[in-house]
Amino acid sequence: MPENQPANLVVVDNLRKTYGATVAVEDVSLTVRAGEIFGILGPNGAGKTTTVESIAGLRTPDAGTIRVLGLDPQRHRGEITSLVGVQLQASELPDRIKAGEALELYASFYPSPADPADLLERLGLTKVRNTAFAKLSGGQQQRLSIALALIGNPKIAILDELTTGLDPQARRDTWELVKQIRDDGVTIILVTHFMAEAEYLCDRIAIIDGGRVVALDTPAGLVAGARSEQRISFRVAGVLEDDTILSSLPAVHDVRHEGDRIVVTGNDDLLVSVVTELAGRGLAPVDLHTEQASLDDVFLALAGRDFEGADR
Ligand SMILES: Nc1ncnc2c1ncn2[C@@H]1O[C@H](COP(=O)(O)OP(=O)(O)OP(=O)(O)O)[C@@H](O)[C@H]1O
Repeated sequence: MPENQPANLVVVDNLRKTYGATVAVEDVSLTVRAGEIFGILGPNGAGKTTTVESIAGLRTPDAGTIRVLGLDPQRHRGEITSLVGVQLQASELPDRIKAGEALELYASFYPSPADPADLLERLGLTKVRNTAFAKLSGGQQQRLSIALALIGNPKIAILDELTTGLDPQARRDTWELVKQIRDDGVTIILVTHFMAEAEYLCDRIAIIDGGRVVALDTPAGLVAGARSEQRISFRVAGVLEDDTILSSLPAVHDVRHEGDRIVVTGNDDLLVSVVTELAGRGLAPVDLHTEQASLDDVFLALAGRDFEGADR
């Protein structure tokens, strides 16, 4: 990190933004640290895009303050455009523009752009540089939109729903690319409504719901805070005649049957205590799974509804 670069590249305090009667962002505060992949996760309509567009200076807040490397994005639009690269939505590029031309064109807008040929190479687009945008595959279009976010040599790249519509392999490839970009020194703000994407990629995540930050932590911190319960599931070789054998154990909170499997939840001692009890009765758990809490559980705990159900 250069000496004059602050540890917090982006500081948002009490951001509020309305569109007529619609409150898009009610009250959002967050900081993005230099060198991290910062996730903004939330269901459709939560206010994610409005938040990042405000950081990029593309929206005028109704209230609150935003500082990007100490600058107000509204008052320093020129500098912010160079400092913050924003991934274009695919629909914003003309169908017939060639991949290489698009990069050359966007490079011409910046005072010290990256070399378009280098970027094409890094993003695996060299062989399609003369291919029209509309003829590129979904993954190639997405990589081009990432290249366009990076062409101005920004300090911060905002990537919004970058893997929507991609097949699993292209999504994985894009994830690796995002990590490389971070490793090259670009701080990344990643907007997503995919839990798995946020969990895999992000150093820290702000979960936004209804225009507010409802949680902000590392993925592991969010998960640890959400559920202290353990869950195991297994089949029994032999006959478990009575559930109370398990439900009466102090470590066990709940025993359920799902098909031929038994699902038991309880505290930290759950696994040892259930296995020991079964073994004492000559029963062996088979095909035993221990289940980790996920970001879905975090959202459920915070919002009282599940994440997919929250999507409109
Ligand atoms: N330009 C606009 N004019 C009017 N309403 C808007 C505008 N942009 C966003 N909204 C509304 O503001 C709310 C928040 O939208 P925003 O796009 O910020 O959310 P989001 O979390 O990014 O959702 P999505 O994933 O669907 O883009 C939504 O109700 C949306 O309909």
